[in-house]
Amino acid sequence: MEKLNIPVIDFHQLGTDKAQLIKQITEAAKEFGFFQLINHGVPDNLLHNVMNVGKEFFELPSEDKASLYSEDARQSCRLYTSIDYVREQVHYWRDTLRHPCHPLEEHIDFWPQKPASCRGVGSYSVEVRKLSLCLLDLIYPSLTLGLPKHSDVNLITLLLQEQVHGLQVLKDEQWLAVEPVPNAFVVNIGHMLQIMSNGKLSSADHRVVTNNKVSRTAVTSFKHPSSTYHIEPAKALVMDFNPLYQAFIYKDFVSTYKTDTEERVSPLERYKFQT
Ligand SMILES: O=C(O)CCC(=O)C(=O)O
Ligand SMILES: [Fe+2]
Repeated sequence: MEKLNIPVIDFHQLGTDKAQLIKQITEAAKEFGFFQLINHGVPDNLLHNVMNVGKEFFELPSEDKASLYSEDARQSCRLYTSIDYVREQVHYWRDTLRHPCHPLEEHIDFWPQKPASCRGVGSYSVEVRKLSLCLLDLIYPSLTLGLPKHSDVNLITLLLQEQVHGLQVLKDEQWLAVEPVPNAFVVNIGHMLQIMSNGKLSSADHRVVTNNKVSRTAVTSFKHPSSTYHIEPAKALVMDFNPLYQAFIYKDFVSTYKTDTEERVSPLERYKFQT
């Protein structure tokens, strides 16, 4: 069979010629969709250890492996043969140990007891994950976010930014880049003003994307109400008063805001009156 010489890329260039490294990775990814990475920084001892764990596991006596055998694809850590042994017409000659590692605390209790060296797989997976994120950042920087989608919780935010793009605002379900204007403040309405104005003003979702050429610094000043402040739609600001949001104490909102934003649900939803 003819040999395919997929490009071999030296990751060491990250510290010496990053632009050249990005060029090589992008070209290889376009032309072959594959490349080999050397000098990637994952220590040799971790590479040898994980390889040995694999070999030692499959050399264990069957009775040690039997408890991990499962045809249930939902089981996190499992041993299985071929792809779908029960249903498939043709079996492939392959045994697989599926061994999820991230987040560690969710999976480590399901890892095999033997071989004991399995525990060392954790450090390998941390390093490989770091390397994958770094590669993604080089290949497609806007896939890595500096700050994920959110709206500010406070009243109003004044943001001073350099002439470096990164801030994006969600408008009509489209992400729009904010063009930096020298010495201008980017002023952003927070959730509290949306609520106090009974929805007349909007606290827009925004995010920050990274780029691989220059770093970006922004100075963000948040104007918060005091933590015990009672917030509600303001009668004086709203004509035809028909409040859309329930009243609350600011610090209570802040704690639900944190969990809701992490879970990517709108922090305003739980305070809306059901209509
Ligand atoms: O860095 C930026 O431009 C925005 C930061 C931001 O949105 C925030 O800190 O809430
Ligand atoms: Fe923000």
